[in-house]
Amino acid sequence: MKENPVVLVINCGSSSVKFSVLDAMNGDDLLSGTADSIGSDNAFLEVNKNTRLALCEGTYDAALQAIAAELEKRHLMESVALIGHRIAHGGSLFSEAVLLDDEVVEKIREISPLAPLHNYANLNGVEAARHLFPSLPQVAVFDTAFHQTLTPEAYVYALPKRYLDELGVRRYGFHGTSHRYVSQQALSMPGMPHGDVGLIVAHLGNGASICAVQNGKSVDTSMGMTPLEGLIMGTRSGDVDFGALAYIAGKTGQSMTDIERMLNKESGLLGLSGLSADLRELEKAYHAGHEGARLAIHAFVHRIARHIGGHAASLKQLNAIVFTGGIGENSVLIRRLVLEHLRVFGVRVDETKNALPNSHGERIISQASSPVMAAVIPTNEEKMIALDAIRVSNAVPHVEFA
Ligand SMILES: Nc1ncnc2c1ncn2[C@@H]1O[C@H](COP(=O)(O)OP(=O)(O)O)[C@@H](O)[C@H]1O
Ligand SMILES: CC(=O)OP(=O)(O)O
Ligand SMILES: [Mg+2]
Repeated sequence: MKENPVVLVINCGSSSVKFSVLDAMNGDDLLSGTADSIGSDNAFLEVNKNTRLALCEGTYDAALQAIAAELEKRHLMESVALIGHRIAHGGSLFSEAVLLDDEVVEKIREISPLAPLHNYANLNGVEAARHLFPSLPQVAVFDTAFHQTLTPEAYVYALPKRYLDELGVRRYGFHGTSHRYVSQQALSMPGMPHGDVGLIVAHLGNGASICAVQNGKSVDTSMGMTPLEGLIMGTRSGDVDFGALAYIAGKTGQSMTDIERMLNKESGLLGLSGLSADLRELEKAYHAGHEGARLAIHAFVHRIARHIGGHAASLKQLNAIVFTGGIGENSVLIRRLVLEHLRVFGVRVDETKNALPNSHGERIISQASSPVMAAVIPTNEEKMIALDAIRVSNAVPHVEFA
């Protein structure tokens, strides 16, 4: 057993590698950073938001090596006891975190066509880390796992059933690690009833999804077979009538691959505003009266409110609506507009509390008299991944630090 064990958490995206180092005994964040622009000549590693280093090569291996060098500099390398990886899609094969070995890697590869934009990047991170740290236990933690409690009525598409039976075409849901963390934390908020609580979690980041959680279990969620369904996102469209897409393909001669790229990379806030996928920029433009930014923000809010309303119908009762993710935690404007949109539920927002900065941490933003509580809970997917990694491996003593 290592003396001061730490867990290295890796979230490998299509052009970035996010990492965190957490104390395995108490979950404290010791070091974090992002290697960005992977796949280009300008790849760099940013550590603790203050140090920026150019990477000699824009590969996942080079990014992992640079991360290892940063750990070495801080005398943390010897303390790494295990590695936790975020894997977006676990299909129907994985309803729990699992220790990675060759067989598990192969199984993840088999289901990766279900989420090609996320899973192959995740696997690149796994391969680079297994190459660099061959003797350390490594654990895969799946975004989809928390949603394995969905019942068939919530996860089927109304397509000929053979596509479900033969190809596994169904809704899986994502951001499960965030929804799980936030819904657990919500239970200990002051004023939350005990027992069978019904919650809506709105995870609003670059990717965005809603989850209905009843009695600690995911019962409905807005993302589908891939992370494209549901809410409007930074560059993703969310829900669209397939008839509209068939019409566009017919008129423009675009292939399925072209259409899929357009829906994932050129749509959402970026596509509607014609300006940016970044909400900070859109908010500035919104206040300056930019037409595209106003349309994008109003459509974003409308879709969130509509999905919250729909998801509430999957609960036994609605006790609280909880915001999380980069936008959910930081955008006073989006929270205010969404909650105003939800007046049918009688939610009454407290403007002063809603205006508090995210440094206040977990906070209630509704008035005491509001029949439904509204709250902000900063997500911590890394802590959840570290806890899962500790639980399924025997590398360090099991702890409950969440
Ligand atoms: N202070 C802020 N005000 C408004 N939006 C913010 C703020 N800080 C971050 N965001 C937005 O959060 C989004 C990124 O969310 P995040 O959860 O970090 O993304 P990811 O899905 O990549 O983890 C971006 O649209 C960004 O503009
Ligand atoms: C699944 C998903 O949408 O992830 P992200 O928000 O990291 O893009
Ligand atoms: Mg995120």
